[in-house]
Amino acid sequence: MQQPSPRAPPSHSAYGSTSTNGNSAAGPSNGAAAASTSRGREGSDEHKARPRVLFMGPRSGGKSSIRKVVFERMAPNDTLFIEKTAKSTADDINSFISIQMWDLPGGQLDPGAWNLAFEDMDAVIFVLDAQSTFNDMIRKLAVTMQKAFDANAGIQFEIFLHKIDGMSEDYRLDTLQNLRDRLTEELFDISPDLESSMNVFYHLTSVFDTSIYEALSKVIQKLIPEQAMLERLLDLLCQQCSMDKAFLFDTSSKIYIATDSSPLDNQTYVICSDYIDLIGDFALLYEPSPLGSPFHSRSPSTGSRSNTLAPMSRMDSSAVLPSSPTAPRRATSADAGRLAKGARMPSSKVKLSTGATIAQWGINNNLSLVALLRPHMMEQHAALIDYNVSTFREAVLAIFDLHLGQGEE
Ligand SMILES: Nc1nc2c(ncn2[C@@H]2O[C@H](COP(=O)(O)OP(=O)(O)OP(=O)(O)O)[C@@H](O)[C@H]2O)c(=O)[nH]1
Repeated sequence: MQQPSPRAPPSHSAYGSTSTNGNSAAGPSNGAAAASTSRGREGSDEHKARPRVLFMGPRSGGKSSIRKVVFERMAPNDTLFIEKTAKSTADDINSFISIQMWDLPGGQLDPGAWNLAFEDMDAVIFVLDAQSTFNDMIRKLAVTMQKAFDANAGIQFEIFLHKIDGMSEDYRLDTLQNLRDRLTEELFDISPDLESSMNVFYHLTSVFDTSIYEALSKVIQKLIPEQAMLERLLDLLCQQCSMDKAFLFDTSSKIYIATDSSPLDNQTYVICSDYIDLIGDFALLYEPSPLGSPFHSRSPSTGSRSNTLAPMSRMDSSAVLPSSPTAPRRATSADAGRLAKGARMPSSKVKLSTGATIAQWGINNNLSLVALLRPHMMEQHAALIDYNVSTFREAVLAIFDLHLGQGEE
């Protein structure tokens, strides 16, 4: 692990490529198991430092719709009017995640034809239309996967069985099982070793519900080497503040880059992501934020003067941060500036009919912490919670600073 660099801005991180071994069914990804590949894309070249994701799949599978709904906030119904993609497009998505997306025109499954190299990709997302017959695509898909694997053994394959809205639960699972079996057979036919050495993950998705956000969250989490640390920090925060669930969201896309390790039910995610939407809509009614955040909301009642409050106990975030041979980094002028900002951390909260509270805190311009707190916790321990969140925020910023510091003095 690297030492922090006081010069590095907190909002960009030099992500390395990550991979997990073996096949996996759809399900929570294990960021902790992720390991950096040897490509080592850290360094000052910002372009190279961003995780790169390639969207591929047959014509009209829904690739552009996914990109537009998630990253450009297009209404799902409006995707009906998206024009066919005529050529490969590279999107530099303006969010904390900074994924570069290469959206290949439908039908083309050879990125070489578009001057793209699998070596440069961290993950390939194949989008298949669950409502059409994709059987003839499977052979093509397997051959493309083999090419990609030969070029980059660490590449992640993410298969989105898309447009599952309107299908019964049983039918979805049958279709997914059929796809898995057929693809496994095809890969096995190409080479028996191939299938077992690849990182293949399956997801059921639709732009009409939260499944697409959850699937992309799982994809992105595997590309963030700091994921395990973030999860541990969120665990500590939940424990110290009686939170039932906490998410670290990329504010603009509503992708969560980390959550605590307690089981996640869909309803909780829906409430938390709806809350991000609600805050965003309110923020649009007011002047743009002086911090320039995607949205900036501030509840007068939760002024968040966190570090003036006496702590009951301090969350031990240092236990989670990578150990450093020198003293923990505390007193640079950059830190002072950040702490000053931290004192004005934007936040908001709403009491639900159950008595529980849903609360949101800005971490920086692009990241938000959203948490569900048990009934009456917010009223009784607001100061402690704000203090702990402030400590959490410092730790998150330090984690990403640490990473940016690679290759710098
Ligand atoms: N029912 C349903 N329709 C969807 C979904 N996602 C996209 N679509 C529809 O699928 C059609 C094709 O979507 P596109 O996003 O243009 O597909 P594409 O893969 O980018 O197509 P190309 O431009 O040919 O590469 C549009 O009419 C979308 O409204 C979904 O989750 N469910």
